[in-house]
Amino acid sequence: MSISPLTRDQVRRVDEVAIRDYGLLGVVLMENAGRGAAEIINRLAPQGPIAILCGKGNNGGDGYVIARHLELSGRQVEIFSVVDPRELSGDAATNAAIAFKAEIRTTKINDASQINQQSWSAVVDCLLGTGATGSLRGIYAGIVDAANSVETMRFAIDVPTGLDCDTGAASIPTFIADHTITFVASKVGFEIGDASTYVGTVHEVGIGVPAKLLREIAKSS
Ligand SMILES: NC(=O)C1=CN([C@@H]2O[C@H](COP(=O)(O)OP(=O)(O)OC[C@H]3O[C@@H](n4cnc5c(N)ncnc54)[C@H](OP(=O)(O)O)[C@@H]3O)[C@@H](O)[C@H]2O)[C@@H](O)CC1
Ligand SMILES: [K+]
Repeated sequence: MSISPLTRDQVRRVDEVAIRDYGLLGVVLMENAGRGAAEIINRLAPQGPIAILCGKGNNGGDGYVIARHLELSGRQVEIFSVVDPRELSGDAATNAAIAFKAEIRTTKINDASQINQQSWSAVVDCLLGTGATGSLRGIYAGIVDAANSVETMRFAIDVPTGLDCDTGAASIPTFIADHTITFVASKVGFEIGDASTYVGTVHEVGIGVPAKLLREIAKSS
């Protein structure tokens, strides 16, 4: 089911209501999101190693799911995490723990230049999603700069890090994606101003929430 672009509040309400009122588990939604994203990346990314950049929230959690499914598809992956994965919480922690047990190569980023130390066929931005507010803080800006400087195919997960998904305003820097794989529906900010420079081709991935909920959210403002 395809629906019109949503605001940050609307799409976050989809997750919240699906979990609270429908009894879907957050970890199931994350699995659907990450698996759907991995299928698109596997289809589009050239052969070669893939770097997956993970932030400290659930957008980062998606990255651990994506890594697991890409590895299952025969891809070589390496996760780069902004935090020690043991500091994660909730569904992101669950998926990071699975990746750890599965011995998926994971490096904590101490210096953004670590990302540029080898060539990648694709770089996947799971740094920040709909939970991002304001200009990039801490090491995030340096990581986005480093990712933008790599000659590779760039995928943004849910939202390119640095882009405001409601206004389309781009902070400096903002991840410059060739493809944005976004969950539930596109976001209103992707169609405003210069946002298209950052989102590239937009792919929508359903996360398994019921059509009834989507119809209700689409009617709300
Ligand atoms: N069940 C679900 O809900 C599902 C969710 N899904 C996925 O989750 C994503 C939303 O996850 P989320 O809410 O955890 O937020 P997310 O974007 O990862 O960032 C939060 C972290 O960012 C930080 N931070 C914020 N602004 C910042 C800045 N400017 N610069 C630097 N840091 C900044 C902030 O840190 P703090 O400010 O608290 O220190 C906080 O730790 C969504 O986009 C989708 O991908 C899917 O799996 C489907 C199911
Ligand atoms: K992202």
